[in-house]
Amino acid sequence: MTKVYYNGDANETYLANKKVAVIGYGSQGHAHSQNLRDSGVDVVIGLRKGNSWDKAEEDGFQVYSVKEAADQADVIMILLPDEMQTKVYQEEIQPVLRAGQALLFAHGFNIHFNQIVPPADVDVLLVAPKGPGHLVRRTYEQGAGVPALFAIYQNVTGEAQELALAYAQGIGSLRAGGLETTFKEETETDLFGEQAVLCGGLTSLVKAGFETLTEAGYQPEVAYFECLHELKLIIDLMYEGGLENMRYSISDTAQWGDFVSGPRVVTENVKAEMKKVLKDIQDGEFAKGWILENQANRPVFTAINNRENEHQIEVVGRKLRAMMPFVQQQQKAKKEVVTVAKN
Ligand SMILES: NC(=O)C1=CN([C@@H]2O[C@H](COP(=O)(O)OP(=O)(O)OC[C@H]3O[C@@H](n4cnc5c(N)ncnc54)[C@H](OP(=O)(O)O)[C@@H]3O)[C@@H](O)[C@H]2O)C=CC1
Ligand SMILES: CC[C@](O)(C(C)=O)C(=O)O
Ligand SMILES: [Mg+2]
Ligand SMILES: [Mg+2]
Repeated sequence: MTKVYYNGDANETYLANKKVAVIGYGSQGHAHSQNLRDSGVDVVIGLRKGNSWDKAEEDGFQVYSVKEAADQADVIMILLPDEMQTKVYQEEIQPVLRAGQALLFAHGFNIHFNQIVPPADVDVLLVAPKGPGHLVRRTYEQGAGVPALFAIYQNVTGEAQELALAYAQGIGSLRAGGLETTFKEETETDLFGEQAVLCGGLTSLVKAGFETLTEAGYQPEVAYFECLHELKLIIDLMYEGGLENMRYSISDTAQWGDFVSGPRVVTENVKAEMKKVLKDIQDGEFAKGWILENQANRPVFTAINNRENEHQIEVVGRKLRAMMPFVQQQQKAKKEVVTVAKN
């Protein structure tokens, strides 16, 4: 069985005399910075002037340009959007990188697909929480945490694993568990998970269910509650106790329907398509497409995003959620669609 690392496995004092520069203050950036600070770590933020800069200052951080932050830190965690990292790294981080510093990532995309090629004299590692940044912060505040993967790409100092574990502990992830992996495994499994299951698979499943019901004449509001709203309640039970716990709580009728109809929807054809998605990731085809899409100012991304936001499930959902004050929008429109060239 794979070793799972918990708090007791990390050297709590490892980061005590070190400065961490968190580059970016978005979903992951704000969570890592605040969790590390609450864990007693000296954190500065690296950004460009703008919304995130103002927010980080409001939250009490010292904010610097990316270059200034990277220059003064022992540990540099890059939490910029993947598609922005190469340019910012080349222009603002690489020129000030010194031997013995550590370069960290929360996703291996740019190292694994050779977009960033770091010098040989710095440690390079990743600490990748397996969950959205806003939950990395929220669970930390609740005394819990989001599990994380860690991987070592270069270990010049011989201390990379100690750093990875101390960092994972600082953001609260070792309360839930840390697993050692490689950049390749993290990158490929993370891309596959978000495309086939967690994001792409799920949104397509939800929309297909909603459309099937509304096209058959059922009320959109009923279809919304059935196919989207209730999903969280079902997932919570799976999160807490796996498929068995969810099936314990639902009716036997639902469980029988789960057994006989689920495989009719997610068929062997779906699995065969998942294998093709995985192959595109492994071959670098997906990465190439995403890099080129950004170089072309994201025409396809923007068009699909606009269309998706106007889907009937979104329109009816906005109205219904406005009537449920307890369903708070925890993260307000995080990302505007960026239409400028990224790399
Ligand atoms: N989102 C998630 O939950 C997860 C993300 N990851 C990984 O974490 C990394 C960060 O992703 P995520 O948190 O989603 O990113 P976000 O898009 O949420 O945050 C981006 C941040 O980068 C800043 N930024 C963008 N461009 C620049 C620039 N040119 N110079 C300086 N700052 C800039 C933004 O500031 P501004 O306001 O100025 O635009 C913002 O603060 C990625 O590698 C991702 O794959 C890993 C696990 C989960
Ligand atoms: C599931 C999407 C994710 O991989 C994540 C939150 O873990 C991401 O890249 O945002
Ligand atoms: Mg992920
Ligand atoms: Mg991801």
